[in-house]
Amino acid sequence: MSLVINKLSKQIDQQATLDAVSFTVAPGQIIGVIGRNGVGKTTLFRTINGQYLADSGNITVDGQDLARHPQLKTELCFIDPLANFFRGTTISQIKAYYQAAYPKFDTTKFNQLLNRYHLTENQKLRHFSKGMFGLFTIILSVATNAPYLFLDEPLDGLDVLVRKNILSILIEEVAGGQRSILIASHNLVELEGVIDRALMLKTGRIVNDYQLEEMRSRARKVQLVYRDKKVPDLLRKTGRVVHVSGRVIVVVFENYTPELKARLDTTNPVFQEELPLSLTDLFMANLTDEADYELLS
Ligand SMILES: Nc1ncnc2c1ncn2[C@@H]1O[C@H](COP(=O)(O)OP(=O)(O)OP(=O)(O)O)[C@@H](O)[C@H]1O
Repeated sequence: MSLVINKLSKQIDQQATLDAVSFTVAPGQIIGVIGRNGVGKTTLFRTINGQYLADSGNITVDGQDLARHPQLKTELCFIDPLANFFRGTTISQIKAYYQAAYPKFDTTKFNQLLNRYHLTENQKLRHFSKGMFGLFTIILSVATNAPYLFLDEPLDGLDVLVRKNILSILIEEVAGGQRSILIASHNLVELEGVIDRALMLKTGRIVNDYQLEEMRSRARKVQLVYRDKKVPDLLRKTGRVVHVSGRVIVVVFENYTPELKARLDTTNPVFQEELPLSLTDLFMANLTDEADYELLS
């Protein structure tokens, strides 16, 4: 079972919004799609899910081309946060629509989740707050039983308790090993510990594809303090400087080996400490530019 995105490209207004994006989704994973504002995360979800037509590239589900086998669309679920056509309908009308569209729709699960969050079937979506609408779209996505779920900023606007609940629902959903969830989000702190893999998008391209557990075992964030304010060349050559504050420099090294540590010692830091590496550090190391560092320094 797999979903393969193969060299997907999309131009919008002559701009390459997606540029030959390729990746494979295996079952049982939660994947974070991470990138700065406007890099193309939503466009990627919309193009994979057929809301936008790709200019080139293709998508296969278990080896079959999605464009040639439209029935395979029931294997994917993406509810666009801007889906305004829902607004005038009631929960029960939407349920009927999704039951018809998704043959494996799990009505029991849907009803249980509605009850858990005190939502009732006769409620109209236009009365929902932003957070309630977000919560409802997650319940609906989960209930489709589609193996591949795409959630765009699913935690946006939800209060802390609901966010935690949602994340545990999502973890439960993938635990069976049959489903995968892709989450586009800026909320790196909350994604930490939830996602297994991070796809980092920059100007429409995937620039990093990290298996986080493996990444954490070989990468380190190191804080170094020097006598003067000059950043040694070795740091820039072997790692990504993510913070400079006076004589204190913080660097992310993706391959922190004993040999590299020995080379760092030769730069004579007056203090050196290994710090835990977070998703935010990986974001800073890969998706920020020199100009951003100046702002942060
Ligand atoms: N329908 C559209 N019409 C015009 N431009 C569009 C459209 N959809 C996307 N774009 C442009 O494509 C680029 C990528 O937008 P997209 O919404 O995919 O980014 P994003 O990574 O999801 O951003 P954010 O993190 O801010 O939600 C932006 O420059 C955006 O203006």
